[in-house]
Amino acid sequence: MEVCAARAPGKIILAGEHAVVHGSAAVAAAIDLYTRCSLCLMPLADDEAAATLELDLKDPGLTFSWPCGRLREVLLTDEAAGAREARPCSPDRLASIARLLEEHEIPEAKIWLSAGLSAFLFLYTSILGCRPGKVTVSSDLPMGSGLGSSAAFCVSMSGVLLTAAGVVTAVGGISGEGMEWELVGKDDLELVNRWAFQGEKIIHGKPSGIDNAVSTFGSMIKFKKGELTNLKSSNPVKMLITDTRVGRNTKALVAGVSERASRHSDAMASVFNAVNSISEEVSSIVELAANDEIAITSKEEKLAELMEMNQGLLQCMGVSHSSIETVLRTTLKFNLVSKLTGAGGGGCVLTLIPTMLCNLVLEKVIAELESHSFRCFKVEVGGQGLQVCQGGCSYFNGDVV
Ligand SMILES: Nc1ncnc2c1ncn2[C@@H]1O[C@H](COP(=O)(O)OP(=O)(O)O)[C@@H](O)[C@H]1O
Ligand SMILES: C[C@@](O)(CCOP(=O)(O)O)CC(=O)O
Ligand SMILES: [Mg+2]
Repeated sequence: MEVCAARAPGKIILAGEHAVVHGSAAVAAAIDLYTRCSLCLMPLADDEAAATLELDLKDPGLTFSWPCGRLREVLLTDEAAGAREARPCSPDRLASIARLLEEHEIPEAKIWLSAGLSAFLFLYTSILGCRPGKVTVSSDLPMGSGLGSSAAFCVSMSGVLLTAAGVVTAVGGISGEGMEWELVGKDDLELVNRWAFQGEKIIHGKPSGIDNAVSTFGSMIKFKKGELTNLKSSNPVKMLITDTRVGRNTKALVAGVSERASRHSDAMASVFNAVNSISEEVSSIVELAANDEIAITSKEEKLAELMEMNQGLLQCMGVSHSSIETVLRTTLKFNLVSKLTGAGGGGCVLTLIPTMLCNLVLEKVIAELESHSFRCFKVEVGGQGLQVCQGGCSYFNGDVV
């Protein structure tokens, strides 16, 4: 029984969501909330008929299982076609995967899971073929809230599958959560990122690639047309995240913005262009070294103004929501600036926390936000991306794997 695991972080987008899909720059950073996947590969058993692929999703609390023979029959594949290069999921393969999912009763209230399940079946069978195994997934991230749970799911899944395939190897240790997590080399990260992008395409329709990139490589990045620049920030950017708990779906919101762009192409091109300038400015400001109180305050004031401008443009794109507006009004009472993060339409909002803000005020802001039934998170921004654990990781989320 071979066991390995991987974890990948969620993200915040400081500037540029949606516009990044249309070629503008955006700035994003990894946060210290993770999705973890563990994989237990079963030996190729003598009892062919009993061999299954199992998926245990801890957060929705659902498990799925497919007989390997049925996977082979429907997907017309046995061996993985090679994990060393990422391939897109063809429409025929996606239709076959949909047939496999129809054989499961997914509760109507959790039907949004089917996109994630399709991405799982695509990644697993493409990378490992129809081998028997058990995959367990657990996450700190709220799903469908703008913190990149879909990307963290695809990155951690690709990471664990490629590690099991022997294509990705760990290069060095860091520890956390009682596990020996290890980092992965640059070329291997590139490969994981390409596979995860193919998974994101199944979930998002037309992803820019920023979410899987920041989840894979970590840190704070500027991203434009698939090009990634690492941003070196000497002063930590402190953000409060508020989850409005209003559910939404990135794929539908991205499609809505594209439809608006096709109805008003000139106006929307100007909006995307303005967002591009904002992201460029945000990326220069985060890299500015500020050595004293005045410099830090001026840096934060500029960031706040740019966030406010970006939020206005997101409203132009049609992706704000009354719950987001409530967060904006609430934080403004304390002179704090907020903007939505991710696809909007509900989901999460970022509030810039100035270095000089006293804790007492921050606690008051949080209390007032939570009185609206929102949930607040204080997160560390700009940490590590994908990490893996090869063999030896015998415990995972309380389960012996
Ligand atoms: N831990 C998980 N387990 C199963 N599916 C997941 C998980 N995390 C994300 N997903 C999939 O990703 C979808 C959410 O992605 P999306 O709408 O892009 O929102 P976000 O990425 O902002 O959380 C879910 O509906 C589900 O299909
Ligand atoms: C709206 C978008 O810019 C980010 C979506 O992020 P999330 O899935 O809402 O976490 C889409 C994309 O860049 O692919
Ligand atoms: Mg997503």
